[in-house]
Amino acid sequence: MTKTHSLLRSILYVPGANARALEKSDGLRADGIIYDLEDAVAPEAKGSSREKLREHLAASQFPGLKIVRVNPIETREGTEDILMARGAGIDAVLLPKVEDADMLEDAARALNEMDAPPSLRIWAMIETPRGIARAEKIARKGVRGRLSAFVVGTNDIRLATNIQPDANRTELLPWLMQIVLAAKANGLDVLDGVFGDLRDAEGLRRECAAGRRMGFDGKTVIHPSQIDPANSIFGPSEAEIGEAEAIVAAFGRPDNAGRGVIQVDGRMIERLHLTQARRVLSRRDEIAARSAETSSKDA
Ligand SMILES: CC(C)(COP(=O)(O)OP(=O)(O)OC[C@H]1O[C@@H](n2cnc3c(N)ncnc32)[C@H](O)[C@@H]1OP(=O)(O)O)[C@@H](O)C(=O)NCCC(=O)NCCSC(=O)C[C@H](O)C(=O)O
Ligand SMILES: [Mg+2]
Repeated sequence: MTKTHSLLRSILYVPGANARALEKSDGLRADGIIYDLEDAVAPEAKGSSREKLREHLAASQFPGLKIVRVNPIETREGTEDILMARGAGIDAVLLPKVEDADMLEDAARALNEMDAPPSLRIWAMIETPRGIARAEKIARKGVRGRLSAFVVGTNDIRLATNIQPDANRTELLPWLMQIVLAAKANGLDVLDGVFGDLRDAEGLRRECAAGRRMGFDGKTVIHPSQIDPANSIFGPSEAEIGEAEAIVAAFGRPDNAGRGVIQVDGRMIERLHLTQARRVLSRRDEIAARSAETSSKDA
């Protein structure tokens, strides 16, 4: 499926039960919002949260991606969530704890039966041992339908496995890389898990930087204060933009016309680097357009 949005630097979870957070989220500079009807909502508040969210989405002016995390679709709450999401003008439905491709097929079938527009994607949370073990198969089969992104759930991974990773997530890295590889092999976007310590700004930056080096497209965040760090680390740096401009300019010179490989600032540069450089500049332009669109109301 063709992607319609490419900015995924920061994707903010907003609990569907929290009216104040919903109201505030409209003015935040996140690239996307996951409106959560699953883990952040207590069982007795599921129905009222869904109704609150329906009203909020009908009036929302948020300019980025809108995603609704639904309850497991085999439950009554999940079916009601999907029905609400289908008519809410959102970009994607996020399915929790996806463990096999059948779960995606069931969700896609439900959306098709509800005549959901083809532009409504499915995102899948990979957050259980089975989900990680089968990530490639889930991605390969899922892209034939509506699947367009994986979202890592590190809290549930910890819960299900008892893994106790260090501050650099050393012990988690093989599983995270397995999810990233499965996504990239199948053209999916992939988002890193949340960083839970709201007081540790340095730790958040370190984890965002590590996630970017690993190939994640962005970070899921839980608080407005985490948006700017994620945006800045997952966006191209000034140095990357400068390098990209130099590469585009060098290939544009008449003496380099038709050459496959050239030297720029002492480095070998091939046409694949030109493709990469154009991508960086297009992201820069998209970020500038996005900033112009969004007012600055972050906490
Ligand atoms: C963690 C929080 C409960 C903290 O909330 P609070 O105590 O209200 O924080 P502050 O007082 O610092 O908030 C300052 C203002 O910002 C607003 N706010 C806070 N969080 C959000 C938010 N997520 N979106 C929008 N606005 C937010 C407050 O309302 C304050 O506003 P104001 O009144 O104007 O001052 C809270 O941050 C929170 O609930 N975060 C999201 C939690 C969540 O959704 N969790 C579930 C997903 S995480 C997960 O489990 C991923 C995966 O499944 C896994 O397994 O890993
Ligand atoms: Mg989870």
